[in-house]
Amino acid sequence: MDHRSQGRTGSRPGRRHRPAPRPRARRRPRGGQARGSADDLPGRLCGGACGRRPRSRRRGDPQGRRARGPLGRRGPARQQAGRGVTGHAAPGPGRRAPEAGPPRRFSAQTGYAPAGADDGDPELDEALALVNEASARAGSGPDPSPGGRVPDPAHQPSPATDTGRAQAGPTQPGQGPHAKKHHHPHAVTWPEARTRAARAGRRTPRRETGKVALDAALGQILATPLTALTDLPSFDTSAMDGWAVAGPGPWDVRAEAILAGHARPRPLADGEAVRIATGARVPQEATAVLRSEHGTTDDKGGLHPQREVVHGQDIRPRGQECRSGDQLLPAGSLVTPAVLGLAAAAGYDELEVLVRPRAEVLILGDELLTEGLPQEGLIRDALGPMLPPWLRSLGAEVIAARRLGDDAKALLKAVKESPADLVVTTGGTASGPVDHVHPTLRALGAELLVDGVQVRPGHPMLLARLPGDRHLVGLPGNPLAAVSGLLTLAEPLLRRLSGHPAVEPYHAATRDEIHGHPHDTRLVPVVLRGDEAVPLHYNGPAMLRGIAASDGLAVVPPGGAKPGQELEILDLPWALSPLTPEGCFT
Ligand SMILES: Nc1nc2c(c(=O)[nH]1)N[C@H]1C(S)=C(S)[C@@H](COP(=O)(O)OP(=O)(O)OC[C@H]3O[C@@H](n4cnc5c(N)ncnc54)[C@H](O)[C@@H]3O)O[C@H]1N2
Ligand code: MOO
Repeated sequence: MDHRSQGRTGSRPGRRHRPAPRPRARRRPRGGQARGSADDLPGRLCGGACGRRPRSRRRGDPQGRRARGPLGRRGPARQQAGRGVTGHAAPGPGRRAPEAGPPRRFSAQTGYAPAGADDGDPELDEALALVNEASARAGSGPDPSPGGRVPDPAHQPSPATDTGRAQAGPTQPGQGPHAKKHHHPHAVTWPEARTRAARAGRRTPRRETGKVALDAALGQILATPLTALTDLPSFDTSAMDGWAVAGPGPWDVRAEAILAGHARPRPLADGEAVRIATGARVPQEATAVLRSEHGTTDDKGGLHPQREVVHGQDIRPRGQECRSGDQLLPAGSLVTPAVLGLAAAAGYDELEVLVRPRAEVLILGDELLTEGLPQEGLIRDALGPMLPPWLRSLGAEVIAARRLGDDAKALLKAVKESPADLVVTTGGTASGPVDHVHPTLRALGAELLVDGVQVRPGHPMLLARLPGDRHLVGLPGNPLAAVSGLLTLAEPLLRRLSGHPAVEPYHAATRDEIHGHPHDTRLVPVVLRGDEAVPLHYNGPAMLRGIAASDGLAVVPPGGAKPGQELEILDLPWALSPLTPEGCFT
């Protein structure tokens, strides 16, 4: 019997099967941003550059999800039994957190649900406590404030930008007594900034492609379809350990055995059987494989079936999975560990991938130390360690990260001569005496595509097109403002440049009220708890404490958000996949 013909007429899962849509959890996809349906984007796996859609998997499994997130790594909970999020001592109005500088104003617009409203996950509670109040160390008692709310450092009015905001309460864009002009007259809205960044990436000429060895291809994007170089399986294969049999039993068993890796065995004669291992070549004329547990042998070498033998059973016919030349995956697919396995099985030693966009990071600021404790007005550089792996997780190859101080000439030379597709600067975006980014761009004749964004933190961020089809993203120096710039401008740009599919936005309801900026979008670190987003404090522009404990950033529209309001969530690239020293595999 020819099992090939059986294989050919059977189903071809690689071609016909379309995965069932995943259940959606609190998400309102906006068709405009996704590049295709879930079905035709096999690369959607990761929260980073690849644009996976992870949250639907979380429904019903919040524990599993958190176990892999930052909260899950926090070790044994110190939470006392029965204490909820707000069970931790939290400063009430006028009370002062120990390292918080001047006394903070109590914000009634943010904070946490009353004690008891929480369902008491100790790990989450511990992490929330760590990033939501600092008064436990100050020895304050239980929170006497209404609703157990704690002050939010981000809501302290900054002299330059936020005067009066804390008292103003949620305000509609452009309304209310505290409405004021922007410092950046050209600032665009947050969605517009993202659109412009994506468009800039789209307009850049198509990326080069290159062949890379399989073990170097992880996280890259296939430049050409993955086409089978062989039939799979490439020969009729036994699916079980047992006997290959020809015709109806009982059978005479041959003396030899056929193991996986053996050369082509002799054909079977009708009434003959031969011992065979899983993965071994099935001899010609075999009609079935009888599992070892379904047959008995007598002392004359006869084999007797213990149950009915169905024609073709436990034989994987050649070409069952694919025929040589079948398209296994389209161009544009993300190379995941599973894709590496499939490519190897299908005969590949190397893959044709899109060359990653090259990024160079230029860290500005004379005040930065690279080691030791902050001292005498100098501070540690928080962005040098943070940006290169983050950019890698967004699909870039980081070719260099350099500290330039506040040297305008050095900056001009570095930007002019950088071979990178994307230059990322940090600091120097505002209008201080040593803020050299704008003058540098002017000197280079760069085109400012985004010059300020109506978003907090990070509003002075910018995006420019440099001569030679290169781009520059200017991140503000404040570390959380830099993250905001990274996700607002660098992420959409790199996604386009690297060929990763656009992220399909998803939404989660905020558990708590979030104070809004009167005119600007706010990006607020949140942890995801089931289908809810729990906003974290320590979300001020200069703080990384909130984001370091978070799963993502909630996009809070101007005016703020009420409890239960659905907010777009920007995933952090590592939210679902463990990190390696090289970063998330995208
Ligand atoms: N007159 C105005 N002043 C400022 C405005 C404004 O609108 N008008 N905006 C403020 C905002 S908001 C931000 S954000 C910053 C942006 O400033 P720059 O991008 O020019 O950044 P720097 O002044 O160089 O630094 C700001 C801040 O961040 C610290 N920093 C810088 N680099 C690092 C680093 N690698 N690691 C850790 N911390 C860093 C730096 O020491 C400053 O404290 O401008 C405001 N001013
Ligand atoms: O407050 Mo500034 O918005 O960019 O950090």
